[in-house]
Amino acid sequence: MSSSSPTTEPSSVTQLLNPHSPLNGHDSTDQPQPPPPQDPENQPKDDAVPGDKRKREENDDDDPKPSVVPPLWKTSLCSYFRRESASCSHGSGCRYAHGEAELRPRPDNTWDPTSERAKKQKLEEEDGDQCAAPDNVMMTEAVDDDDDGDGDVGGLDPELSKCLVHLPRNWKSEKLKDFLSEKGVQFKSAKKKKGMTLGFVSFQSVEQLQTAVKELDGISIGNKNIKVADVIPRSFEKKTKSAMALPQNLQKTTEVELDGENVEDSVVANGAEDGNGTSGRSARKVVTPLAHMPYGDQLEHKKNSLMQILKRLTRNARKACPDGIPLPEWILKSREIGGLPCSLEGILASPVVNGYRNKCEFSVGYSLQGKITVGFMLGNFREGVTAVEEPFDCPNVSRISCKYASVFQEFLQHSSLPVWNRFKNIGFWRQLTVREGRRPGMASDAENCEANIAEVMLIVQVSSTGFDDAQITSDFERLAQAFSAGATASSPYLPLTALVIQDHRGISNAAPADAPLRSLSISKGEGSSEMQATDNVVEPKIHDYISNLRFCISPTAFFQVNTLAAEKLYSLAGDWAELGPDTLLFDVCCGTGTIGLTLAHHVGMVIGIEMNASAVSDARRNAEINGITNCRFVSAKAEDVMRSLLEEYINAPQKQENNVIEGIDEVVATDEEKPISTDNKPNPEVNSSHELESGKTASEGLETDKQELRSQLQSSCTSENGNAPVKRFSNVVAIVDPPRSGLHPTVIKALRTHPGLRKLVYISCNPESLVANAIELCTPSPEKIEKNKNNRAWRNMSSAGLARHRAKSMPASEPFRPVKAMAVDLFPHTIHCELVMLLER
Ligand SMILES: C[S@@+](CC[C@H](N)C(=O)[O-])C[C@H]1O[C@@H](n2cnc3c(N)ncnc32)[C@H](O)[C@@H]1O
Repeated sequence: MSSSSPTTEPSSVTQLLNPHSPLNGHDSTDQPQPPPPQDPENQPKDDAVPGDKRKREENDDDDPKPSVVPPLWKTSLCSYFRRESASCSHGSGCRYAHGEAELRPRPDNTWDPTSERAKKQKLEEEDGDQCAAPDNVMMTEAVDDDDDGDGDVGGLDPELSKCLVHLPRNWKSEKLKDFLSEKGVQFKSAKKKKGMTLGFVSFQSVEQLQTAVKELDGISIGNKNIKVADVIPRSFEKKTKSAMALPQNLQKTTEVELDGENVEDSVVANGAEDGNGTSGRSARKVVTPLAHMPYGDQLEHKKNSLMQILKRLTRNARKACPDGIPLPEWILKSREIGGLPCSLEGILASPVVNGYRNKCEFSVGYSLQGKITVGFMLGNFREGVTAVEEPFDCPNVSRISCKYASVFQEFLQHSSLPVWNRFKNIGFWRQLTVREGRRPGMASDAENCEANIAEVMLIVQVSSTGFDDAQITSDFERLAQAFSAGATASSPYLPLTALVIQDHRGISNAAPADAPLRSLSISKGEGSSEMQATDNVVEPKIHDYISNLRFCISPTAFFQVNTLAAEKLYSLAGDWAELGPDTLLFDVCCGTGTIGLTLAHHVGMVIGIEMNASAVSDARRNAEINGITNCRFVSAKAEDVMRSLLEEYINAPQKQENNVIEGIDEVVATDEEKPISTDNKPNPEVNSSHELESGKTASEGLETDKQELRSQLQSSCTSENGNAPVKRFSNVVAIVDPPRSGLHPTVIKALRTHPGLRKLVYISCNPESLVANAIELCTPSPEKIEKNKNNRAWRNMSSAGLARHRAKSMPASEPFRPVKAMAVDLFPHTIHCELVMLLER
């Protein structure tokens, strides 16, 4: 392998970001490339040739451990380690772990994916019943009413309550009670919610409690060991006294493993350190688990993780390659670049590292001290953690968002309406979302970045069912006043553009796009230059700027949370797409049209496809306000229209059945082709083909769906002048930017099997689904196509395994090949990162 290999020769970007070159003496085939120890003796030689074994250096064994342990030290297994000699040629100074015992967890609490620990962790995750086992449950919400109608009004008196962890998820209260009785455990009340791995038990006496601990702690149900844990009660003061009153062996405050997962377009926390030293959890650790690392190290860490994930593409495509068909060139060449499917060219840093989020979702709940709090949850509800902590220590949240969270928190202390209780699914106030819009221009530091915020939209989620209208109206009026006063009391004044109420009854706070919205008017604050009077606002919106274009954003429309980094992401995608005046650009999953509109001036035409109807109307409006006329936005699920649109616009010889809308046929006919996980919301404009109108047979329903879709396509996809033929383009490119679950299989099939589409830029916020989709796009087709059946067995498969199976049924078509990839960090301090991959054929 040449020393100029793109994966091992760090791009200027990476070098700039992290002076520690990832070059080292190991073959990068099996090794991630963590930053070297700070000990200069252990620095790799600049001229080291990746792939060649590093020559043994004199000081290898002298000072094995660097004085300051770098975050990635020993977090990956050494592929040169030989058990027989119990070492590798680097000796004990090797930065990689020699065996499982030496292995350290990575900064985001994951393990080297090739290690036994990682395999075990994965198995546990796949096993539905398993989840982290907190010893300290932190349930700050009341669970003590007779909410399941069983006559128990048990009460969680902290002195006489315990929580059982690792119970089967499918148990309900009745089953828990039977279990306790079988074990001869006397109790006062026992509560268990289906789906949770824990149950709450209260006792009539300390003796009963002690017997329960003795009888239950450590016993196994299935392959799980039951743990008896404390429940942190609503009042921390009360808890402290109670705990002190309990015998020592009954006080458990063991640290809990963190699970810092957050979703693509909102900060949602599930886990961290309370100020009282009881749990080791904090909102900072949960929401921004990499915040303790210098930013350069964070980037290096993300790049290394992405490399490991990308290698799965090569491995799986190799496995999926049909017998008798030669392996594609890119798989054969992957050996030269450490097993990667293509070069990973580096990682682009975010221009702003702190306070960058333009959208934060704050939960409403109780803190560990029992105070109504607006902030981030310290863990997973399923694990019994409902405690909420204020967001001040999370470096990705802006000062403005923190301020609005405080104003809302203060308001809630005096509201007559209750906060939402996740255990009982009752209550009124649920969540506050703060969305910010910036002025045009670039700001390179957090201070200026905040000064650039010109508009703010506040979205308060409530569940109004069962509450008195007059009381609600009065509280809403006071809420609007509180926000308005909070904005003007702040120095400088906080922008406040719109206040929206979202009414949502569902169990989780993730409301569907069509949940009812209501706009509240905000009085114009005296002397405020920033605030806008928004009386009778029908459609609340804010604006932001990308590449000097103005974007209008509705409350539920997706917009990248880090605007300045998104600008870099889109321009990279545009560069790689090699656009020109004769290019037709498909912007698949286009949201408010950001990608297509920012690239529109480079191409002949843009077709955007998006299922969120408000986002599509934003996109159309955004084209208008920016004077862009060569874009068309289709409001539909991509799986319903992709094939028809490709056929309509691409001048390529294609077997074309007149007016066949294949997406619909496929969705109905092949149930197995559902996406791996479906977070897709129902499309208000195109009916789901699964939902048949009452009284209709399946085929009648299908015919209705097709007709509706045909007329929708006709109105949205024909040329501007009605019946004129659509313009055909010689160069057709698709930029896809799907949600975390990736592209729908029908979309993948449409893109893969249309020969006129030669270039595809895949932008992904979830590299696992990029890899799964790329397996289907890049594996050679089999000579004999297998019919997909027995999809039930697929449920437990990994996304890559599933993709391999789907590849077997891919109709004969030229596969794409991965050309290059680049990471773009939109989420500093978190484990998340965008990944861009260019695919060509
Ligand atoms: C990651 S966002 C990207 C949005 C846009 N490209 C941007 O950068 O602002 C994914 C978008 O896909 C949309 N979406 C999700 N499933 C879809 C589907 N099946 N068909 C079309 N759009 C979909 C979501 O509503 C969301 O706007």
